[in-house]
Parts: sequence; structure tokens; C-alpha cells
Amino acid sequence: MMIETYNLTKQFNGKGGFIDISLSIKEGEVFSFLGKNGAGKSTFIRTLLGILYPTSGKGMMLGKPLGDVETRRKIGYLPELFQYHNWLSGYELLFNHGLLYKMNKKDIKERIEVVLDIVGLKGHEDKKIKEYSKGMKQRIGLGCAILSDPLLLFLDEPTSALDPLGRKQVRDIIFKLKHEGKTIFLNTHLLSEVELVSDRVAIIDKGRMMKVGTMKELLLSSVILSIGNCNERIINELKRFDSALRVKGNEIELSVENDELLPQIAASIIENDGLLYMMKRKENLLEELFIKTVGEDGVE
Ligand SMILES: Nc1ncnc2c1ncn2[C@@H]1O[C@H](COP(=O)(O)OP(=O)(O)OP(=O)(O)O)[C@@H](O)[C@H]1O
Repeated sequence: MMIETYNLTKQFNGKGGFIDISLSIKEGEVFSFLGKNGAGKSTFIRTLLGILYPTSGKGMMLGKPLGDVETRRKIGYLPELFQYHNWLSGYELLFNHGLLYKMNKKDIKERIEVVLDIVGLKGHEDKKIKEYSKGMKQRIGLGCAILSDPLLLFLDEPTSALDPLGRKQVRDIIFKLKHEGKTIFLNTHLLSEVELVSDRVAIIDKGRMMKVGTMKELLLSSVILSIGNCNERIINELKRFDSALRVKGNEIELSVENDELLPQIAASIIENDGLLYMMKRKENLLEELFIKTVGEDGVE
């Protein structure tokens, strides 16, 4: 496992932070933490990285306890609101970052060429950071995070300050890194981002993890059935597929795990003398799930 936490908690004088988070993230996963501002996302990353000391609970990264210095070298981190050294060129920023990671100069130079290519800044490396657009700044920040070729990468709100094009560029880089087999832990409050890049998502609210699963598990799609001659027997039969089905007049909505169940659903209606007028798919949206989970106030 790349990350494991057991009832991990970090609070500030009994307030804020996050509470009782247990999860494991395996190699090659893109895992997203989704939550409103102040939900506890950055505190969680900072605790995993050993920048903050947990209040209680336990965590491991790359098989070592949190805060292990050697492990830290194998991890890349793009902090939220990354502070750029505006007077440096992109190249110099990357080079200095390599020195901080205690890489040797030859490796740094070789790796800078690869990284500039990945983040799409070849040809811009000699410009001063102050001349970079916001999107370019975010990409050079990502370049720093991946310079040491880390196994595990933490990206804290990597796209929230960017326009749609900038977001797409950063997203494409995330896809490239995923394709290379990197494990990525992404903090975001952008739902569209999560839907596009994540293998698994956790929704965090007021410091607590409310939901976790793959997009498919979280967004179990539903079917809407329109049934004539609907009776108790039919409803009871359908409850075998979804015990929490919703009935609205002649229409019944139920969650189904896979399409293979659809013929069985149809058969159970017909066998119980129902008239199946319509069977229609309804895709559930992450936004609906998010709002249901965290409430409507302050949703981005
Ligand atoms: N150093 C600190 N001292 C006291 N409270 C803190 C500290 N850092 C964070 N908090 C509180 O912990 C809670 C979680 O903050 P955190 O920054 O982790 O949220 P977030 O989900 O990353 O939010 P955002 O999306 O705005 O970055 C907030 O209530 C915040 O005020």
C-alpha cells in the first residue's frame, strides 16, 4: 500500500482539521479528496507528509510511519498556493528544487529536460517566473513536484485558480503521470475534475470522511420504470434489487449495479402481471451526491 491510515485525527485545540480517517490507497491509484473549503483536505495532506503531527491514530506511507525522512524524498508535493520565486527562471527554480531533494547535478539536469517536456514548458525554461501566466506557474509547480520522479504525488488544489484551458493542461499532465503508474492523491473542490481523473473518491465534510468508493460505486446509476397494474408483489420483487427504491405514482426508480440485471427486473414485473410501459436509464451526477452528502451551503 502507498498510504494507510487508521483512525487518523488532527485537530487544533480540539477544533478544525480532520477526525478519524481510515483509508488505504494502492499503487497506481488516482485518489481524490473532495470537500468544501475548510473541510480538512489540506490538513490531511500536511499530516501525511509529516508537516503536522497527528493528534491521534496512525498512518503509514510507502510502508513507513508518517514523518519518515527517507520516505519524504520519494514523494512529490504541490502545495496549495505554492509560493513561486518570481525572480528565478523556470530552469533555476527546478534546479534549486532538485538540490533541495539532494539529487546530484547531472541527474537534475537530465531530469529537468524530461520534466519540461511533461509539463509542456520546453522553450519557456529561461523566462523569469514573474513572466509566466498562472497556468504556466502551476505547471512549473507541478514540474517541481515530479522532478525527483516520485512514486507518490500529492497535489493540493492544482487547478482551482486556473481557467478551463489551464485546467485541461494540468489534467492532461495528471493523466500522463497516471499512465506512468504514479500514485496520485488529489485535493480538490472541483467536481468536474474529480469525475474526469479519479479512480476513487472520498467526500470529506467538517473533517469527517462521509463517503469513499469508485465513481461507479458512488454513482450507482438508476433505472426509472413506468408500470401499469402495479401491485404489492411487484414492489416486493423489485425490492430484491434495491431495498431503498423510490415509488412515485406509476413510476419506480431503483438503483442497479449493472445492466445484466435489467432483463431480470423486466421479467419480475411481467411475471407478477405488471405492464412494463417504460424502462429508462438515469445517470446520477457527482454534484447531486456531493450536495446530498455535504449540504447546500457554500457549494462551489
Ligand atoms: N494551523 C491551523 N490552526 C488552526 N486551525 C486550522 C489550522 N489549519 C487548518 N485549520 C482549520 O482546520 C479546518 C480544515 O482546514 P483545511 O485547510 O485542512 O481545509 P481544506 O479542506 O483544505 O480547505 P480549502 O479548500 O479552503 O483549502 C478549517 O476549519 C481550518 O480553519
